[in-house]
Order: sequence, then structure tokens, then C-alpha cells
Amino acid sequence: MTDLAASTRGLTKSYGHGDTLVHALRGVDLDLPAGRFTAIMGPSGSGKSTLMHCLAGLDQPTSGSVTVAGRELAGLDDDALTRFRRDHLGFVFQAFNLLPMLTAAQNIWLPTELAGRDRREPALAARFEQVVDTLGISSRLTHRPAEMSGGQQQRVAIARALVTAPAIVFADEPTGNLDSTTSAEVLAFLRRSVRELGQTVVMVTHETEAARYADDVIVLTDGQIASRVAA
Ligand SMILES: Nc1ncnc2c1ncn2[C@@H]1O[C@H](COP(=O)(O)OP(=O)(O)OP(=O)(O)O)[C@@H](O)[C@H]1O
Repeated sequence: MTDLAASTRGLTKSYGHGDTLVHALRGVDLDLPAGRFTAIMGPSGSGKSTLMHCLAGLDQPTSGSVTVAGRELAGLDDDALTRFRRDHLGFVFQAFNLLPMLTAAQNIWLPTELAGRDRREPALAARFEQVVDTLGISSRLTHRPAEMSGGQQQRVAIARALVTAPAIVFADEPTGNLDSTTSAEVLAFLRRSVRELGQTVVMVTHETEAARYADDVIVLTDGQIASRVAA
């Protein structure tokens, strides 16, 4: 049996009540295999972000279960969820979210150090070298974000997400701020992180081009899985 990075059963999420009630997710059963690149697609309002937020412990489901890295998230309070995200998940956002006064290397290490880990741990140091090498940013490590292109900044953000070898890296429209050539590069790097570093990546995108880089494409419509295609 394939290892699962995450799964959901009967996952529902509703917002508001009465006249403003919105069923963002209507019973999603999903298994996300480890070591694969999964894209979540669907029209605007179909529930992509809600699904990702529930999987990442950023939003509480209305009902149903979410299991990530073998842990059922439903029972966890906010503090436990924060620790879980910090210790087991990585995030890449559309807006890069790098700190402007820090160098690339300092940005990459920041979440690890905030989590109280020492960058001299041999496994971490080795992973850093491997990630920086895979992403082709070795020569940019002393640069600050303003001295880098958008694509380079996003590669630094990806390195930051990968350096602790999290159970899952969640990428939310990671190419939304990039031109098509740079997008292709960034997507190719995400795919390499899956192929060469064994990373599990889950990406929300509305771009068909972006989904072509994924191993599995899940299409949501109206809060439900409309189709699932494996490459
Ligand atoms: N905090 C919230 N309060 C109320 N309604 C919400 C909230 N978040 C999402 N929704 C609603 O839930 C539905 C699903 O939203 P969601 O953001 O998950 O869709 P999406 O597929 O990510 O859309 P987009 O591609 O536009 O980002 C939408 O109808 C949205 O308006």
C-alpha cells in the first residue's frame, strides 16, 4: 500500500448561517499519497483554498476527519495546531513572503530557528545544501530579496519550506505573481523536489499549465471532488 501523506473523510466546511450559509466543502473523501506532486484545481469559489486550509490545520472543518502525517487534526486545539504546522508542514505563497532585511540564507533558516532547532544539526545542514543545490540558489544566499528576481525569490521561499523535510509542502498559487517562463522554472523546481528529495507537495492553482507539472490533479466543483486524474 502507498504511504499516505494526508487523508480526509466526509470533510465538510460551511461558513455563515441562515441566508448567508455557504457550503464550501460538501463531503470530501481524499487520499493524498506521499512523495507525489498533487494539484488541486477548480473554478473560483469551488473550495480549493478551504480544502487546503483544512488539510493544513489553518481552518477547522465543520464535520468529518482530516489526518495528516498520521495525526488526526480534529482533536487539536489552536496551540497544538500551530506546533503541528511548525513541525510537520511547509508553506509557499503567491506573494513569496520573504523578510526584506534578511538575506536569502537567513530567510531560509528563519522558521527552523523559530522552531528552536539548530542549523548545525547534521541532518538539517545536509538538507540545506541539498535543497539549495536542487533549487540552483547557492550563489544567491547572501542576497536580500530586493536584489533577486521574482523567480529567485520564490525559489528561496520554496527552499525555506523544504529545509526541514516537512511531511507536506502546501503551495497556494505559487506562480500567481510570476511570468510564464519563470512560472515554468518554479514548477519544475517543485517537481524536482518531489522526484529528487522525495518531498510531498500539494499545490492549489487555477492554471491548467501549472497543473501539468503535477502527478495527480484533483478537480473540485461546488465543494466536491468532480474528478481525479493521475499522470
Ligand atoms: N471566511 C469565509 N467566510 C464566508 N465564506 C467563505 C469564507 N471563505 C470561503 N468562503 C466561501 O466558500 C466558498 C469556497 O471558497 P474558497 O476560497 O475555498 O474557493 P476557491 O476555489 O479557493 O476560490 P478562488 O479560486 O477564487 O480562490 C466560496 O463560496 C467562498 O465565498
